[in-house]
Amino acid sequence: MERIQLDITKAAQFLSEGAVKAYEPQVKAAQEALENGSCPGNDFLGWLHLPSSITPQFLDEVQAVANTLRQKCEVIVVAGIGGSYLGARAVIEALGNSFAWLVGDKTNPTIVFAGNNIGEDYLFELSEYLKDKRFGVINISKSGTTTETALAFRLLKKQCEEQRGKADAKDVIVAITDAKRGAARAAADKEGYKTFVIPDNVGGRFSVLTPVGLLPIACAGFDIKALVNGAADMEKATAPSVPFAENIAAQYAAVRNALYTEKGKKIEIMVNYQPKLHFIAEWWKQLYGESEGKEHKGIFPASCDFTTDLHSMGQWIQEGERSIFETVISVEQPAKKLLFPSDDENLDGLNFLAGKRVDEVNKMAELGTLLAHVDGGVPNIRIIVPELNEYYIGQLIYFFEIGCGISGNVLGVNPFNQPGVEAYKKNMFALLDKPGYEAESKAIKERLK
Ligand SMILES: O=P(O)(O)OC[C@H]1O[C@](O)(CO)[C@@H](O)[C@@H]1O
Repeated sequence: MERIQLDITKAAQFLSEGAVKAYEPQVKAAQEALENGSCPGNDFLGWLHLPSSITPQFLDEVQAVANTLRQKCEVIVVAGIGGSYLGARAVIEALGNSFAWLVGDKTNPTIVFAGNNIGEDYLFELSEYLKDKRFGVINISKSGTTTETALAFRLLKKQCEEQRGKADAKDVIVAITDAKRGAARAAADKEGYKTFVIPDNVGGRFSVLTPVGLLPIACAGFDIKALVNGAADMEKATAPSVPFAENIAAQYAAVRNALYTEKGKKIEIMVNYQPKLHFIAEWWKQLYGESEGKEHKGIFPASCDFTTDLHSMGQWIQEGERSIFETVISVEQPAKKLLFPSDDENLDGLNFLAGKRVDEVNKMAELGTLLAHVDGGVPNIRIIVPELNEYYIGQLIYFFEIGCGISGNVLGVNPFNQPGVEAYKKNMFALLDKPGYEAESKAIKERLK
Protein backbone atom coordinates (compact mmCIF):
# COMPACT_ATOMS: atom_id res chain seq x y z
CA MET A 1 0.00 0.00 0.00
CA GLU A 2 1.13 3.51 -0.72
CA ARG A 3 1.22 6.42 1.70
CA ILE A 4 -0.32 9.80 1.42
CA GLN A 5 2.31 12.40 0.57
CA LEU A 6 2.96 16.03 1.34
CA ASP A 7 4.33 18.64 -1.05
CA ILE A 8 5.35 21.87 0.64
CA THR A 9 7.54 23.26 -2.13
CA LYS A 10 4.92 25.80 -3.24
CA ALA A 11 4.63 27.05 0.33
CA ALA A 12 8.32 27.02 1.19
CA GLN A 13 9.07 29.31 -1.77
CA PHE A 14 7.28 32.09 0.11
CA LEU A 15 9.64 31.73 3.05
CA SER A 16 13.29 32.55 3.42
CA GLU A 17 15.76 29.83 2.48
CA GLY A 18 15.86 27.14 5.16
CA ALA A 19 12.93 28.60 7.11
CA VAL A 20 10.99 25.34 7.26
CA LYS A 21 14.04 23.32 8.24
CA ALA A 22 14.74 25.88 10.95
CA TYR A 23 11.63 24.62 12.72
CA GLU A 24 13.06 21.12 12.96
CA PRO A 25 14.36 21.48 16.56
CA GLN A 26 11.05 22.95 17.79
CA VAL A 27 9.04 20.32 15.99
CA LYS A 28 11.25 17.58 17.35
CA ALA A 29 10.94 18.96 20.88
CA ALA A 30 7.15 19.20 20.48
CA GLN A 31 6.95 15.63 19.28
CA GLU A 32 9.13 14.39 22.11
CA ALA A 33 6.99 16.31 24.61
CA LEU A 34 3.92 14.56 23.22
CA GLU A 35 5.70 11.24 23.36
CA ASN A 36 6.95 11.53 26.92
CA GLY A 37 3.86 13.32 28.16
CA SER A 38 5.60 16.49 29.27
CA CYS A 39 3.50 18.87 27.15
CA PRO A 40 0.52 20.97 28.31
CA GLY A 41 -2.69 18.96 28.30
CA ASN A 42 -0.77 15.74 28.84
CA ASP A 43 -3.83 14.05 30.35
CA PHE A 44 -5.37 14.06 26.85
CA LEU A 45 -2.78 12.08 24.92
CA GLY A 46 -4.79 8.88 24.56
CA TRP A 47 -5.10 9.44 20.79
CA LEU A 48 -1.33 9.40 20.25
CA HIS A 49 -0.89 5.63 20.11
CA LEU A 50 -4.54 4.79 19.74
CA PRO A 51 -4.40 3.32 16.20
CA SER A 52 -1.66 0.82 17.06
CA SER A 53 -3.33 -0.13 20.33
CA ILE A 54 -6.79 -0.99 18.96
CA THR A 55 -7.16 -4.76 19.03
CA PRO A 56 -8.95 -6.87 16.40
CA GLN A 57 -11.21 -8.13 19.21
CA PHE A 58 -12.32 -4.61 20.00
CA LEU A 59 -13.07 -3.90 16.35
CA ASP A 60 -15.06 -7.15 16.22
CA GLU A 61 -17.11 -5.96 19.19
CA VAL A 62 -17.84 -2.63 17.50
CA GLN A 63 -18.68 -4.45 14.27
CA ALA A 64 -21.04 -6.82 16.07
CA VAL A 65 -23.03 -3.91 17.52
CA ALA A 66 -23.03 -2.26 14.10
CA ASN A 67 -24.34 -5.48 12.55
CA THR A 68 -27.23 -5.59 15.01
CA LEU A 69 -28.17 -2.01 14.21
CA ARG A 70 -27.77 -2.65 10.48
CA GLN A 71 -30.07 -5.62 10.71
CA LYS A 72 -32.74 -3.96 12.82
CA CYS A 73 -32.77 -0.45 11.34
CA GLU A 74 -33.36 1.08 7.96
CA VAL A 75 -32.27 4.46 9.32
CA ILE A 76 -29.69 5.15 12.02
CA VAL A 77 -29.64 8.57 13.62
CA VAL A 78 -26.23 9.57 14.92
CA ALA A 79 -26.74 12.19 17.62
CA GLY A 80 -23.67 14.20 18.56
CA ILE A 81 -21.90 17.51 17.98
CA GLY A 82 -18.32 18.64 17.39
CA GLY A 83 -15.92 15.80 17.95
CA SER A 84 -18.85 13.53 18.71
CA TYR A 85 -20.17 14.05 15.19
CA LEU A 86 -17.78 15.45 12.62
CA GLY A 87 -15.35 12.54 12.31
CA ALA A 88 -18.05 9.98 11.60
CA ARG A 89 -19.77 12.25 9.10
CA ALA A 90 -16.45 13.12 7.44
CA VAL A 91 -15.55 9.48 6.83
CA ILE A 92 -19.05 8.36 5.85
CA GLU A 93 -19.42 11.14 3.32
CA ALA A 94 -15.90 10.75 1.94
CA LEU A 95 -16.48 7.06 1.28
CA GLY A 96 -20.17 7.00 0.47
CA ASN A 97 -22.29 7.65 -2.56
CA SER A 98 -22.90 11.38 -3.01
CA PHE A 99 -26.61 10.62 -3.39
CA ALA A 100 -26.75 7.99 -0.65
CA TRP A 101 -30.08 9.14 0.72
CA LEU A 102 -31.72 9.14 -2.72
CA VAL A 103 -30.53 5.91 -4.27
CA GLY A 104 -32.64 3.59 -2.13
CA ASP A 105 -29.68 1.42 -1.09
CA LYS A 106 -31.21 -1.69 0.47
CA THR A 107 -27.89 -3.14 1.64
CA ASN A 108 -26.98 -0.32 4.00
CA PRO A 109 -29.04 1.72 6.43
CA THR A 110 -29.39 5.43 5.78
CA ILE A 111 -27.30 7.38 8.26
CA VAL A 112 -28.64 10.75 9.35
CA PHE A 113 -27.22 13.16 11.89
CA ALA A 114 -28.87 15.08 14.72
CA GLY A 115 -27.86 16.76 17.95
CA ASN A 116 -25.49 19.05 16.07
CA ASN A 117 -27.80 22.08 16.02
CA ILE A 118 -30.89 23.43 17.76
CA GLY A 119 -32.89 24.12 14.63
CA GLU A 120 -36.55 23.51 15.37
CA ASP A 121 -37.34 22.99 11.70
CA TYR A 122 -34.48 20.50 11.40
CA LEU A 123 -35.69 18.45 14.34
CA PHE A 124 -39.31 18.64 13.26
CA GLU A 125 -38.47 17.56 9.72
CA LEU A 126 -36.27 14.76 11.02
CA SER A 127 -39.08 13.52 13.21
CA GLU A 128 -41.48 13.60 10.23
CA TYR A 129 -39.01 11.65 8.09
CA LEU A 130 -38.55 9.03 10.79
CA LYS A 131 -42.29 8.50 11.31
CA ASP A 132 -42.61 5.45 9.08
CA LYS A 133 -39.03 4.22 9.45
CA ARG A 134 -37.52 1.44 11.54
CA PHE A 135 -34.86 3.64 13.10
CA GLY A 136 -32.21 3.36 15.78
CA VAL A 137 -30.11 5.96 17.58
CA ILE A 138 -26.43 6.24 18.45
CA ASN A 139 -26.22 8.84 21.19
CA ILE A 140 -22.70 10.24 21.36
CA SER A 141 -21.48 12.69 23.96
CA LYS A 142 -18.23 12.55 25.86
CA SER A 143 -19.44 14.84 28.62
CA GLY A 144 -22.93 13.46 28.32
CA THR A 145 -24.27 16.92 29.05
CA THR A 146 -24.07 18.79 25.76
CA THR A 147 -27.36 20.63 25.26
CA GLU A 148 -27.70 20.18 21.50
CA THR A 149 -27.23 16.43 21.71
CA ALA A 150 -29.24 15.90 24.89
CA LEU A 151 -32.15 17.84 23.43
CA ALA A 152 -32.19 15.81 20.21
CA PHE A 153 -31.75 12.55 22.09
CA ARG A 154 -34.72 13.19 24.36
CA LEU A 155 -36.91 13.68 21.27
CA LEU A 156 -35.46 10.70 19.42
CA LYS A 157 -35.69 8.34 22.39
CA LYS A 158 -39.35 9.21 22.88
CA GLN A 159 -40.16 8.72 19.22
CA CYS A 160 -38.19 5.49 18.97
CA GLU A 161 -39.93 4.04 22.02
CA GLU A 162 -43.35 5.13 20.75
CA GLN A 163 -42.76 3.57 17.34
CA ARG A 164 -41.04 0.34 18.36
CA GLY A 165 -42.07 -0.14 21.97
CA LYS A 166 -39.70 0.31 24.86
CA ALA A 167 -38.25 -3.21 24.78
CA ASP A 168 -37.38 -3.16 21.10
CA ALA A 169 -36.12 0.43 21.30
CA LYS A 170 -33.62 -0.64 23.93
CA ASP A 171 -31.92 -2.88 21.38
CA VAL A 172 -31.47 -0.15 18.80
CA ILE A 173 -30.27 2.66 21.05
CA VAL A 174 -26.56 2.73 21.76
CA ALA A 175 -24.77 5.25 23.97
CA ILE A 176 -21.16 6.29 23.50
CA THR A 177 -20.15 8.38 26.46
CA ASP A 178 -18.14 8.71 29.64
CA ALA A 179 -17.64 5.62 31.83
CA LYS A 180 -19.46 7.13 34.79
CA ARG A 181 -20.54 10.75 34.41
CA GLY A 182 -23.21 12.61 32.50
CA ALA A 183 -26.83 12.35 31.48
CA ALA A 184 -26.12 10.02 28.55
CA ARG A 185 -24.50 7.53 30.95
CA ALA A 186 -27.36 7.83 33.42
CA ALA A 187 -29.96 7.16 30.72
CA ALA A 188 -27.98 4.24 29.30
CA ASP A 189 -27.55 2.61 32.70
CA LYS A 190 -31.19 3.08 33.60
CA GLU A 191 -32.56 1.80 30.29
CA GLY A 192 -29.94 -0.90 29.77
CA TYR A 193 -28.59 0.36 26.44
CA LYS A 194 -25.47 -1.09 24.93
CA THR A 195 -22.69 1.39 25.65
CA PHE A 196 -19.17 2.16 24.58
CA VAL A 197 -16.87 4.28 26.70
CA ILE A 198 -14.97 7.27 25.35
CA PRO A 199 -11.61 7.06 27.09
CA ASP A 200 -10.98 9.92 29.52
CA ASN A 201 -7.67 10.72 27.88
CA VAL A 202 -9.06 11.12 24.35
CA GLY A 203 -10.57 14.55 23.71
CA GLY A 204 -13.68 14.82 21.55
CA ARG A 205 -11.95 16.18 18.46
CA PHE A 206 -9.36 13.37 18.60
CA SER A 207 -11.96 10.64 19.11
CA VAL A 208 -12.87 9.53 15.58
CA LEU A 209 -10.90 6.30 15.96
CA THR A 210 -12.78 5.36 19.13
CA PRO A 211 -16.35 3.99 18.90
CA VAL A 212 -17.43 7.65 18.49
CA GLY A 213 -16.43 7.37 14.85
CA LEU A 214 -15.99 3.65 14.39
CA LEU A 215 -19.53 2.58 15.26
CA PRO A 216 -21.35 4.96 12.89
CA ILE A 217 -18.78 4.25 10.17
CA ALA A 218 -19.28 0.49 10.58
CA CYS A 219 -23.06 1.00 10.59
CA ALA A 220 -22.75 2.77 7.25
CA GLY A 221 -21.06 -0.33 5.85
CA PHE A 222 -17.43 0.77 5.75
CA ASP A 223 -14.39 -1.26 6.73
CA ILE A 224 -13.24 -0.03 10.14
CA LYS A 225 -10.30 -2.45 10.19
CA ALA A 226 -8.86 -0.87 7.05
CA LEU A 227 -9.48 2.58 8.51
CA VAL A 228 -7.59 1.75 11.69
CA ASN A 229 -4.82 0.03 9.68
CA GLY A 230 -4.32 3.18 7.68
CA ALA A 231 -4.12 5.25 10.85
CA ALA A 232 -1.70 2.77 12.44
CA ASP A 233 0.55 2.90 9.36
CA MET A 234 0.59 6.68 9.54
CA GLU A 235 1.38 6.46 13.27
CA LYS A 236 4.53 4.55 12.28
CA ALA A 237 5.35 6.87 9.40
CA THR A 238 5.21 9.94 11.63
CA ALA A 239 6.87 8.50 14.74
CA PRO A 240 9.39 10.75 16.52
CA SER A 241 12.22 8.53 15.26
CA VAL A 242 11.35 9.29 11.62
CA PRO A 243 13.72 11.96 10.27
CA PHE A 244 12.24 15.38 9.60
CA ALA A 245 12.82 15.06 5.84
CA GLU A 246 10.55 12.00 5.78
CA ASN A 247 8.06 12.93 8.48
CA ILE A 248 5.14 14.59 6.71
CA ALA A 249 3.33 15.55 9.92
CA ALA A 250 6.45 17.25 11.29
CA GLN A 251 6.85 19.12 7.99
CA TYR A 252 3.20 20.17 7.92
CA ALA A 253 3.46 21.51 11.48
CA ALA A 254 6.70 23.32 10.61
CA VAL A 255 5.56 24.95 7.39
CA ARG A 256 2.23 26.22 8.75
CA ASN A 257 3.94 27.70 11.82
CA ALA A 258 6.59 29.30 9.60
CA LEU A 259 3.92 30.84 7.34
CA TYR A 260 2.00 32.11 10.36
CA THR A 261 4.88 33.50 12.37
CA GLU A 262 7.14 34.77 9.64
CA LYS A 263 4.76 35.81 6.90
CA GLY A 264 1.62 36.71 8.83
CA LYS A 265 -0.45 34.05 7.06
CA LYS A 266 -3.24 33.89 9.58
CA ILE A 267 -5.79 31.87 7.63
CA GLU A 268 -5.38 28.35 6.31
CA ILE A 269 -7.94 27.31 3.73
CA MET A 270 -8.43 23.56 3.45
CA VAL A 271 -9.33 22.90 -0.14
CA ASN A 272 -10.72 19.85 -1.90
CA TYR A 273 -11.66 19.08 -5.48
CA GLN A 274 -14.06 16.28 -4.50
CA PRO A 275 -17.34 17.37 -2.90
CA LYS A 276 -17.24 14.19 -0.84
CA LEU A 277 -14.43 15.72 1.19
CA HIS A 278 -16.47 18.67 2.44
CA PHE A 279 -16.89 17.15 5.89
CA ILE A 280 -13.25 16.11 6.14
CA ALA A 281 -12.57 19.85 6.13
CA GLU A 282 -15.31 20.44 8.70
CA TRP A 283 -13.71 17.83 10.97
CA TRP A 284 -10.26 19.35 10.37
CA LYS A 285 -11.58 22.82 11.23
CA GLN A 286 -12.67 21.69 14.67
CA LEU A 287 -9.45 19.76 15.19
CA TYR A 288 -7.20 22.72 14.44
CA GLY A 289 -9.56 25.50 15.52
CA GLU A 290 -10.27 24.19 19.01
CA SER A 291 -6.68 23.07 19.44
CA GLU A 292 -4.85 26.21 18.38
CA GLY A 293 -7.24 29.13 18.71
CA LYS A 294 -6.44 30.36 22.20
CA GLU A 295 -4.43 33.00 24.06
CA HIS A 296 -5.33 35.31 21.14
CA LYS A 297 -3.19 33.18 18.84
CA GLY A 298 -3.71 30.57 16.17
CA ILE A 299 -4.23 30.17 12.45
CA PHE A 300 -7.92 30.47 11.53
CA PRO A 301 -8.93 27.22 9.81
CA ALA A 302 -11.25 27.83 6.88
CA SER A 303 -12.32 25.62 4.00
CA CYS A 304 -13.45 25.75 0.40
CA ASP A 305 -14.84 23.15 -1.97
CA PHE A 306 -13.31 23.62 -5.41
CA THR A 307 -14.09 24.15 -8.15
CA THR A 308 -17.49 25.12 -6.67
CA ASP A 309 -16.15 27.90 -4.48
CA LEU A 310 -13.79 29.23 -7.14
CA HIS A 311 -16.97 30.81 -8.46
CA SER A 312 -17.72 32.49 -5.15
CA MET A 313 -14.52 32.76 -3.08
CA GLY A 314 -12.04 32.53 -5.96
CA GLN A 315 -11.88 36.30 -6.41
CA TRP A 316 -11.01 36.85 -2.74
CA ILE A 317 -8.41 34.14 -2.73
CA GLN A 318 -6.77 35.42 -5.91
CA GLU A 319 -6.74 39.12 -5.05
CA GLY A 320 -7.92 39.76 -1.48
CA GLU A 321 -5.76 40.44 1.55
CA ARG A 322 -2.60 38.31 1.42
CA SER A 323 -3.12 36.73 4.82
CA ILE A 324 -4.02 33.24 3.58
CA PHE A 325 -2.43 30.00 2.54
CA GLU A 326 -4.07 26.94 1.06
CA THR A 327 -3.78 23.28 1.92
CA VAL A 328 -5.16 21.16 -0.88
CA ILE A 329 -6.28 17.57 -0.44
CA SER A 330 -5.54 16.18 -3.85
CA VAL A 331 -7.03 12.77 -4.64
CA GLU A 332 -5.03 11.05 -7.38
CA GLN A 333 -7.59 8.49 -8.60
CA PRO A 334 -11.36 8.81 -8.50
CA ALA A 335 -13.19 5.59 -7.67
CA LYS A 336 -15.47 5.75 -10.72
CA LYS A 337 -14.83 6.35 -14.38
CA LEU A 338 -16.84 8.73 -16.55
CA LEU A 339 -15.77 9.74 -20.06
CA PHE A 340 -16.88 13.03 -21.55
CA PRO A 341 -18.96 12.34 -24.67
CA SER A 342 -18.55 13.77 -28.15
CA ASP A 343 -21.46 15.75 -29.59
CA ASP A 344 -22.09 16.16 -33.33
CA GLU A 345 -23.34 19.69 -33.00
CA ASN A 346 -20.75 20.79 -30.45
CA LEU A 347 -22.94 23.72 -29.48
CA ASP A 348 -21.11 24.12 -26.19
CA GLY A 349 -17.72 23.99 -27.94
CA LEU A 350 -16.57 21.24 -25.60
CA ASN A 351 -15.66 18.59 -28.18
CA PHE A 352 -11.98 19.21 -27.42
CA LEU A 353 -12.68 17.32 -24.19
CA ALA A 354 -14.44 14.40 -25.85
CA GLY A 355 -13.08 11.03 -24.77
CA LYS A 356 -11.31 12.47 -21.73
CA ARG A 357 -12.16 11.47 -18.21
CA VAL A 358 -14.03 14.11 -16.22
CA ASP A 359 -11.25 13.84 -13.67
CA GLU A 360 -8.72 15.02 -16.24
CA VAL A 361 -10.63 18.29 -16.48
CA ASN A 362 -10.77 18.44 -12.67
CA LYS A 363 -7.02 17.85 -12.43
CA MET A 364 -6.26 20.64 -14.89
CA ALA A 365 -8.57 22.92 -12.92
CA GLU A 366 -6.59 21.95 -9.82
CA LEU A 367 -3.22 22.56 -11.43
CA GLY A 368 -4.37 25.79 -13.06
CA THR A 369 -5.72 27.03 -9.73
CA LEU A 370 -2.56 26.10 -7.88
CA LEU A 371 -0.42 28.07 -10.32
CA ALA A 372 -2.81 31.02 -10.34
CA HIS A 373 -3.06 31.20 -6.56
CA VAL A 374 0.69 30.85 -6.09
CA ASP A 375 1.19 33.62 -8.69
CA GLY A 376 -1.33 35.66 -6.70
CA GLY A 377 0.70 35.29 -3.49
CA VAL A 378 -1.03 32.34 -1.83
CA PRO A 379 1.34 29.69 -0.48
CA ASN A 380 0.18 26.19 -1.32
CA ILE A 381 0.56 22.95 0.61
CA ARG A 382 -0.54 19.77 -1.15
CA ILE A 383 -1.59 16.55 0.52
CA ILE A 384 -1.67 13.81 -2.06
CA VAL A 385 -4.10 10.95 -1.36
CA PRO A 386 -3.85 8.00 -3.79
CA GLU A 387 -7.59 7.28 -3.67
CA LEU A 388 -10.56 7.59 -1.35
CA ASN A 389 -10.82 4.39 0.60
CA GLU A 390 -10.85 3.47 4.27
CA TYR A 391 -7.11 2.85 4.42
CA TYR A 392 -6.05 6.23 3.06
CA ILE A 393 -8.72 8.12 5.02
CA GLY A 394 -7.32 6.41 8.13
CA GLN A 395 -3.87 7.69 7.19
CA LEU A 396 -5.23 11.18 6.60
CA ILE A 397 -6.97 11.24 9.98
CA TYR A 398 -3.86 10.35 11.93
CA PHE A 399 -1.70 12.66 9.81
CA PHE A 400 -3.93 15.60 10.76
CA GLU A 401 -4.13 14.56 14.42
CA ILE A 402 -0.39 14.22 14.97
CA GLY A 403 0.24 17.32 12.84
CA CYS A 404 -2.14 19.19 15.12
CA GLY A 405 -0.56 17.94 18.33
CA ILE A 406 2.89 18.99 17.10
CA SER A 407 1.73 22.29 15.62
CA GLY A 408 -0.14 23.39 18.75
CA ASN A 409 2.86 22.67 20.90
CA VAL A 410 5.13 24.62 18.57
CA LEU A 411 2.67 27.51 18.74
CA GLY A 412 2.99 27.37 22.52
CA VAL A 413 -0.61 26.66 23.50
CA ASN A 414 -2.27 23.70 25.16
CA PRO A 415 -3.78 22.00 22.10
CA PHE A 416 -5.98 19.71 24.15
CA ASN A 417 -8.35 22.01 26.00
CA GLN A 418 -11.14 24.30 24.78
CA PRO A 419 -11.96 26.70 27.63
CA GLY A 420 -13.35 29.33 25.27
CA VAL A 421 -16.30 27.18 24.26
CA GLU A 422 -17.88 27.61 27.67
CA ALA A 423 -18.63 31.34 27.27
CA TYR A 424 -21.64 30.92 24.98
CA LYS A 425 -22.96 28.01 27.03
CA LYS A 426 -22.86 30.06 30.22
CA ASN A 427 -24.79 32.90 28.58
CA MET A 428 -27.31 30.52 27.00
CA PHE A 429 -28.01 28.78 30.31
CA ALA A 430 -28.32 32.13 32.08
CA LEU A 431 -30.76 33.37 29.44
CA LEU A 432 -32.76 30.16 29.70
CA ASP A 433 -32.93 30.43 33.50
CA LYS A 434 -31.25 27.08 34.03
CA PRO A 435 -31.34 26.13 37.71
CA GLY A 436 -27.99 26.91 39.29
CA TYR A 437 -27.44 29.95 37.04
CA GLU A 438 -29.52 32.42 39.06
CA ALA A 439 -26.74 34.98 39.56
CA GLU A 440 -25.66 34.78 35.91
CA SER A 441 -29.29 35.10 34.79
CA LYS A 442 -29.72 38.26 36.83
CA ALA A 443 -26.45 39.73 35.54
CA ILE A 444 -27.08 38.97 31.88
CA LYS A 445 -30.61 40.34 31.99
CA GLU A 446 -29.25 43.58 33.50
CA ARG A 447 -26.97 43.88 30.48
CA LEU A 448 -29.86 43.53 28.09
CA LYS A 449 -31.99 46.27 29.63
O1 LIG B 1 -19.00 14.95 23.29
P1 LIG B 1 -19.54 16.14 24.00
O2 LIG B 1 -19.13 16.20 25.42
O3 LIG B 1 -21.04 16.22 23.85
O4 LIG B 1 -18.93 17.43 23.33
C1 LIG B 1 -19.14 17.75 22.01
C2 LIG B 1 -18.23 18.85 21.59
O5 LIG B 1 -18.46 19.98 22.39
C3 LIG B 1 -17.24 20.52 22.84
O6 LIG B 1 -17.01 20.06 24.13
C4 LIG B 1 -17.29 22.01 22.88
O7 LIG B 1 -18.32 22.41 23.74
C5 LIG B 1 -16.24 19.95 21.89
O8 LIG B 1 -14.93 20.02 22.35
C6 LIG B 1 -16.76 18.58 21.73
O9 LIG B 1 -16.21 17.88 20.65
